[in-house]
Amino acid sequence: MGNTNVAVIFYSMGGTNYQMAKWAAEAAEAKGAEVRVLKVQELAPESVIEGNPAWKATVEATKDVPVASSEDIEWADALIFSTPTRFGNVPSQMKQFLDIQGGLWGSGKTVNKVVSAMSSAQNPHGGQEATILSLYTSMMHWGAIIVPPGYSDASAFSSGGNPYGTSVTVDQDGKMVEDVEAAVKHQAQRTVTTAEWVKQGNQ
Ligand SMILES: Cc1cc2nc3c(=O)[nH]c(=O)nc-3n(C[C@H](O)[C@H](O)[C@H](O)COP(=O)(O)O)c2cc1C
Repeated sequence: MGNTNVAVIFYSMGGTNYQMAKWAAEAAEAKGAEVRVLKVQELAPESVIEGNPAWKATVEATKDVPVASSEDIEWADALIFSTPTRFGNVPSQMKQFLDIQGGLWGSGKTVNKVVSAMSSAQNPHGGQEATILSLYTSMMHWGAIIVPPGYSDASAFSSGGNPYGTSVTVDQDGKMVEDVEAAVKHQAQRTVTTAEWVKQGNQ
């Protein structure tokens, strides 16, 4: 059995979810996984991004990160998503990425992907769970195997305690309020472990 392949797929306007994706990647690699960190395609008009310094800085910081494709999903045994909350839902950029996978879904290649999701929002109760649940709804249609962190590790309690998927509050300056690094890393490693179980059981 080869390494477990993990695609960490994020959208980020202010850098939070990019950082969470990098923590997840680091933890998955430490578990021996082969990891790809991938962004979803930006859809916002350039003029809008230009007018927002934080957004512009994130675009610049992630310019060398490859854009996720169907091939990445096909390659991956596990998918870890990190996405901001937009009006209590996934951003259109992330939704569009899911919505262009009809062909892959139609050929049965989304079945049995082991998936887990993380989120962020500006308010402690700003819709993080709803965002993660929205993404998980699509994953049910994919026939994916959803791996929530639950309270499977003490890190959940010190990071805000979201059992759906690690989530963080982001203040007015774009800084993370809770320390979620350990929770992100635990979630990523739990996802890798589950993907290993599925892969081994499938041999
Ligand atoms: C259009 C828009 C809608 C948003 N909706 C919410 C919301 O419903 N609840 C909330 O707490 N924060 C909301 N936010 C704040 C973002 O969730 C927050 O900036 C994001 O999680 C930071 O992640 P990032 O740094 O990876 O972009 C919204 C931001 C934008 C731009």
